[in-house]
Amino acid sequence: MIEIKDLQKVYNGVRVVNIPELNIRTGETIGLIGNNGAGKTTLFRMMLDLIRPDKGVILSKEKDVAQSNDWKNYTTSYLDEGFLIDYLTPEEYFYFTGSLFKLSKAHVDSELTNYSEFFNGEILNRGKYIRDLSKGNQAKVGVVASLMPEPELLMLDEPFANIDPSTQIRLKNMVKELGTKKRITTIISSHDLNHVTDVCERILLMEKGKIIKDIATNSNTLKELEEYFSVLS
Ligand SMILES: Nc1ncnc2c1ncn2[C@@H]1O[C@H](COP(=O)(O)OP(=O)(O)OP(=O)(O)O)[C@@H](O)[C@H]1O
Repeated sequence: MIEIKDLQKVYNGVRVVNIPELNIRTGETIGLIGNNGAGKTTLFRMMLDLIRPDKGVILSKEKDVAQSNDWKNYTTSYLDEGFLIDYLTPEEYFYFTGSLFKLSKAHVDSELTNYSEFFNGEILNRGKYIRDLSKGNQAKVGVVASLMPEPELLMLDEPFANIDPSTQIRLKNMVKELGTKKRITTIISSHDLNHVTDVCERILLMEKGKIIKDIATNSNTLKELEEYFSVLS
């Protein structure tokens, strides 16, 4: 589904992303990990054509994301609260993002009933604007808005950050279900090695812009990654 070829992004003379080749197959659940500054968000931003590479290309279903708009019809993402429209209420935001995928208001209302545990009574029917929600609740709004349309490609940047442990577990189950039942191609960045090895079938480890490990998750992966990060510390 995604092909990356000779991708490079340079800031202040430093190559912060440098990926000669990467293929992500349809239906894969990818965990993107790496220490602060490794290049994960920069890679996401290029995949979403929010910034342009200095070199190379990202193809989504064989079309360059910087040249074609087709990917926007089947891709959703949540990178950070800057993606939200914070003068809207959560409901208004869900209706708006749903409408981009041609989901009716009635459909969105019915889908939202599936998320009542996840929202824990703090998001819907509170008459609050998104700007007045806590950081964790803002993240929940962004994540649910990206899950609801059941896209073909889902990208989440650190979705477990800022949310409480119960919600993290619920989110893991939601993502697993989407991956197994719907075969949605999912890319999740996270600093939580436990979560990412639990949810993702393939792990990409970034360091200084490069993908230095590409692992099919197995029972040893968590240990292997913990050892890798402990040596660095
Ligand atoms: N707009 C920018 N201008 C200059 N440097 C930038 C810019 N955006 C990112 N960088 C640099 O690129 C590198 C990679 O940053 P990026 O945010 O992609 O890392 P990350 O892996 O997502 O880190 P984190 O885990 O901290 O979120 C960092 O050194 C960062 O300072």
